[in-house]
Amino acid sequence: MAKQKRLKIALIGYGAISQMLFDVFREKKPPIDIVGVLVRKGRVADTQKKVGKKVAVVDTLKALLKLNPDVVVEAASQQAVREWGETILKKGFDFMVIATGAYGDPVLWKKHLKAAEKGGSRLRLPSGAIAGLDGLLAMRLGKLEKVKYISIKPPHAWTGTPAETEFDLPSIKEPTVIFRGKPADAGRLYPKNANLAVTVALCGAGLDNTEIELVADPTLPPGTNASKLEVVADSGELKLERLGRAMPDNPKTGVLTALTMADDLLKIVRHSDW
Ligand SMILES: NC(=O)C1=CN([C@@H]2O[C@H](COP(=O)(O)OP(=O)(O)OC[C@H]3O[C@@H](n4cnc5c(N)ncnc54)[C@H](O)[C@@H]3O)[C@@H](O)[C@H]2O)C=CC1
Ligand SMILES: O=C([O-])CC(=O)C(=O)O
Repeated sequence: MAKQKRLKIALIGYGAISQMLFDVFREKKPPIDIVGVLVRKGRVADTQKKVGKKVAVVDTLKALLKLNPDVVVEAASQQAVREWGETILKKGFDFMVIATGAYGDPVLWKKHLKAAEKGGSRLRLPSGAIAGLDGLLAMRLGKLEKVKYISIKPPHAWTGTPAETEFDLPSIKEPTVIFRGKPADAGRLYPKNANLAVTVALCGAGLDNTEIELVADPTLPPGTNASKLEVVADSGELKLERLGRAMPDNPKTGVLTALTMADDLLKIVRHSDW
């Protein structure tokens, strides 16, 4: 039997998602090696202690790409996607993006698609916290009549966002819509909370025809966030409701985010989709 080649991945960012990717691969032991992590300047020594000697911790993209990974995985920020995506793809490296809110900018989206075409690389886009976007992707092959995404998080998960100036978050007593509008605005104004607004739009009816609501809900079970996706199409209707566990050290991020990324990477090394 041919010996399977191990997949080399390099991470951008060492926060809640990256740490969970380390945990999943440590536990499941797939033929995947995390060969490097790119962190902000000043964080190298501290991160190196946490990840151990086998993983290179670097603070420039150039040093990360020198490790020659098969996939560069962004688990950092929209800023990282904007700053480095084009170079990564143009140089022929596959790029997995989770801060998808950056693609609320159609110019950046087109630039990255073009860079991937030129570089012979692939932009990998996991479902993220919502999970299950294959239904929407299939339905858009027909005619989509309505796509609505609602993201529901506890009031404290909206701290540090524009919702803070309009609402007194700690005193919210019932589910309250803090934003209603277009996906690109949601992704731009709530970069740590509403990437999925753009993901859903780009998987479905587009940036102009997708309805977005962001909700602060104090009645959610502790440590969770939730979402609803409503699709009406000529092929039928889809209603998806999710109640997800939030990362213990980041209430803005659902655990499922990292798990859909891990599963997409595992798909590359397994011999079937499941
Ligand atoms: N599409 C989706 O379903 C979801 C997307 N996200 C997004 O995923 C990203 C990561 O999430 P978490 O791990 O929970 O965040 P986190 O805040 O726990 O960790 C991100 C880490 O990346 C670092 N970072 C940010 N920009 C960087 C840069 N340019 N260079 C090096 N390091 C950088 C930060 O300092 C931080 O340590 C966030 O942008 C978040 O909004 C989060 C949840 C769901
Ligand atoms: O984890 C979630 O519920 C979704 C999220 O933060 C995002 O879309 O950026």
